[in-house]
Amino acid sequence: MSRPILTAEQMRAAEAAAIDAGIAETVLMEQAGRALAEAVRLYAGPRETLILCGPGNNGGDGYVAARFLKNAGYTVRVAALAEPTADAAKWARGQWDGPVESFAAATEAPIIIDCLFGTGLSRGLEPVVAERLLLLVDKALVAVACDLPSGVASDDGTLLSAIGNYDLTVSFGALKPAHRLMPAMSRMGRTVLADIGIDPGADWFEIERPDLPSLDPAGHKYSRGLVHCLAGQMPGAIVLAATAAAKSGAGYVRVSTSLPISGLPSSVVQSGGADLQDERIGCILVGPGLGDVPPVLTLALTAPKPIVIDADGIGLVGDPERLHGHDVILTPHEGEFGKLFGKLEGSKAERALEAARRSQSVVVYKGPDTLVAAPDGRLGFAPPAPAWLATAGTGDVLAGMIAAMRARGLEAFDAACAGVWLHGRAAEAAGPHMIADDLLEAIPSVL
Ligand SMILES: NC(=O)C1=CN([C@@H]2O[C@H](COP(=O)(O)OP(=O)(O)OC[C@H]3O[C@@H](n4cnc5c(N)ncnc54)[C@H](O)[C@@H]3O)[C@@H](O)[C@H]2O)[C@H](O)CC1
Ligand SMILES: [K+]
Repeated sequence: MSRPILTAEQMRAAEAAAIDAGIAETVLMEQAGRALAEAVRLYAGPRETLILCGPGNNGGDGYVAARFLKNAGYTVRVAALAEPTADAAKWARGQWDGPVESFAAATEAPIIIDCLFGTGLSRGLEPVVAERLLLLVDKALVAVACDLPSGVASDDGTLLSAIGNYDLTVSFGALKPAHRLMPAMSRMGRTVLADIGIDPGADWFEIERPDLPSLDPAGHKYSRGLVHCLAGQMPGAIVLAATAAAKSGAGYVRVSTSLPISGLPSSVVQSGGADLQDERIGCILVGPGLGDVPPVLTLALTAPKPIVIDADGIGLVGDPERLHGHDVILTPHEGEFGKLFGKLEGSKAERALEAARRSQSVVVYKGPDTLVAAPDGRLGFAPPAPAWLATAGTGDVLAGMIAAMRARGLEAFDAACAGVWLHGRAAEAAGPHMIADDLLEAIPSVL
């Protein structure tokens, strides 16, 4: 089951709905604090623990966790930034029977649990608070964030204050966009989601292992999916993309090229012509190594077929509305995105959805935080992928993987999510010194 992702406002609405359905806010808080304590026991082990409590419900979770950890035999200290202002937090504070130190005087501890601020953070931390928190987190053996590291903007992943690196982040009910958007994503450590009994019902979610169509014993190479690639001026890119499509399980990969291309697997068919009306085609791939050849994109768009437009192909689209009525998956990186869609407002999540709406296409908005957006509002957030993916040709490989998933019968949004997820795992399998060619060899091991 994919982990749901909600903005702070959506989270508050889900919590309010649960409260309307009869689940008291203190029960939600008790569930959250218990889950936080359980995660600390599981991932951090029995060490002296300092819990930093803020004035709101994030702090409330901390008082509840303190009680559970103390009952589990932990040596627990609680330091408060301020007395609780929220009702549920006041209740939780009242349930804590131990002393409460002042945050300003709190001394370091092996385990730090940051319960200062969560989704209610509305501005940067006071500098003196940010500084002290940073010191306590840096000195800790294990730094744990309650819901979010304090200082992170929950909806767009920006850092409103300088924050440290956490080992564990425990979130409740649903992940927040910040858990899967840079730069915040890189500070979370292991991100754990606890069910506290609310129904998130989200259109936004974290992409997880795809459910790939099984092979039909009575099938043949065409039913496994034919990917037709259109080569351009730089053949190396299409070699990576076509090979990736073949390695990703497409039954037949064909490359239209005016000149023979060396380096393609012999199973990939090269042809001089480009009969795109061939009804056996499952997906067309255009763009890798295309160069500035607009007619090739125009040709691709004449075919009534699913199409992946990548790299140079994106630069040739012109007006996103040109893609309306077609079945397109776009795979832009930041620069290609800006060139096609111009300057859009909002978080990366909102920009991805706006682009999908304008182009009426599935948009794979690549980066260290890759998003997959559909015109109907679905938004997939990729789990963290290795930084070593930032090397030439890995985008060509991704385009080929997505085209194969599309040709194998996944609908466009699912095919894009599948390709993105598998691409990240293949990079993990290939290891830190990989180049795009090594990524190809790793694909079969993750399918
Ligand atoms: N609501 C529920 O049923 C549950 C909430 N959970 C936890 O609650 C937090 C969200 O709590 P909230 O009270 O809305 O806000 P915070 O605790 O994040 O912030 C506290 C409070 O602080 C003020 N404030 C905001 N920014 C600053 C700042 N830079 N400096 C000083 N003060 C600031 C503002 O007034 C805030 O209201 C959520 O993250 C969960 O941890 C549980 O999940 C259980 C259910
Ligand atoms: K926090």
